[in-house]
Amino acid sequence: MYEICVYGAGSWGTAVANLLAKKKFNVCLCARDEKLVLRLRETHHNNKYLKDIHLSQNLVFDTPKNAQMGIFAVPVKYLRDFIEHFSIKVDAALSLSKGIEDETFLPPSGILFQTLGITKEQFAVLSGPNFALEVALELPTASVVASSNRNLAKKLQNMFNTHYFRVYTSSDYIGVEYLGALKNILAIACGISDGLNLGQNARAALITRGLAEILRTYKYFGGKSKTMLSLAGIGDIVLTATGNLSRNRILGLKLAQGLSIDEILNQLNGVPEGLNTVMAVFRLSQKYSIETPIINEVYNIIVNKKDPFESISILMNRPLKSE
Ligand SMILES: NC(=O)C1=CN([C@@H]2O[C@H](COP(=O)(O)OP(=O)(O)OC[C@H]3O[C@@H](n4cnc5c(N)ncnc54)[C@H](O)[C@@H]3O)[C@@H](O)[C@H]2O)C=CC1
Ligand SMILES: O=C(CO)COP(=O)(O)O
Repeated sequence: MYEICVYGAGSWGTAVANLLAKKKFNVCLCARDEKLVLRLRETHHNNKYLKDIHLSQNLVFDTPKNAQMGIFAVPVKYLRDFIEHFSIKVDAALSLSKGIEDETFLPPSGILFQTLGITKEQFAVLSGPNFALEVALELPTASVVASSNRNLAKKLQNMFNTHYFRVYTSSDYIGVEYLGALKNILAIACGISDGLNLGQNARAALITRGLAEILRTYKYFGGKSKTMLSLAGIGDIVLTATGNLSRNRILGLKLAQGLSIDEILNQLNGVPEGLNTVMAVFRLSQKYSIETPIINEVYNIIVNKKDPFESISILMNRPLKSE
């Protein structure tokens, strides 16, 4: 059993494992692919996801094993199968993933409770405006650890905090998780708008009115309103809706160029979680009559191949209302 395992050697899992290893924690980065594990051991470079970053000599690599602290950086779509396949056992879990499970609408915490048999007292989530590459380059970054267990949140805050990575705590883990997932839909919407050169006014309007939709959806899940104003809320929305390191925003930019989803996924280096999240949220909003016009149009562009200009026209010509 390892002290700390980071599961998932994508860009964020690698950057987070490296941050902890540089702080001299005993940490193992766990990848599914044995060949990748061997290459990482030999080179201390993750060429696919963080190619110019030399990883700490203190970092060890393995296939998934049990750990005292399990840190999960696996896209939500694969998380349940990943844990079951490797029969992972941990004493406590930290989630880094930003998505919702399609059929169940569960955030990572719900999946981890079911698969690992842990309780909410053993769970925390780390989220915020955090592009993996910028953290790996030690650029100033702020983040939040949320848990209903105050001691666990404080412990993780101290574990992660460095001169370039400032960590806050929160008790609203549900709000932090759902905001991390929902913001990806707005990043896709803004990517589409910017890809069509609709201007900065349009982008600001999409972010602001999108926030109203996120608030309505997210209240349904039990997130606290004030978390919207946090690093995990508005902070991450601004970052991914405007920053070109976001895979979700790039998905939108490429949709605007007329590429198909398959073509885009082939070109993208990583998983745009918003693609699955928009499917789940669309079904949810239909089922419970939640008003989500922007989210509905993102869904229609992706699933029904609707012309984005038609979507803009629909959004601009909705019945007039107060803000
Ligand atoms: N990259 C970033 O800057 C940030 C990412 N996140 C979140 O972290 C989570 C992980 O993302 P990244 O590290 O960026 O990954 P990534 O998108 O860079 O890489 C894809 C990851 O998915 C794994 N994967 C692909 N197919 C799989 C399968 N069938 N079963 C299990 N795993 C599979 C790959 O091995 C790899 O670890 C996502 O939920 C993402 O939203 C959160 C904050 C920042
Ligand atoms: O969540 C992120 C930064 O906070 C990363 O966003 P993408 O998954 O869109 O790249």
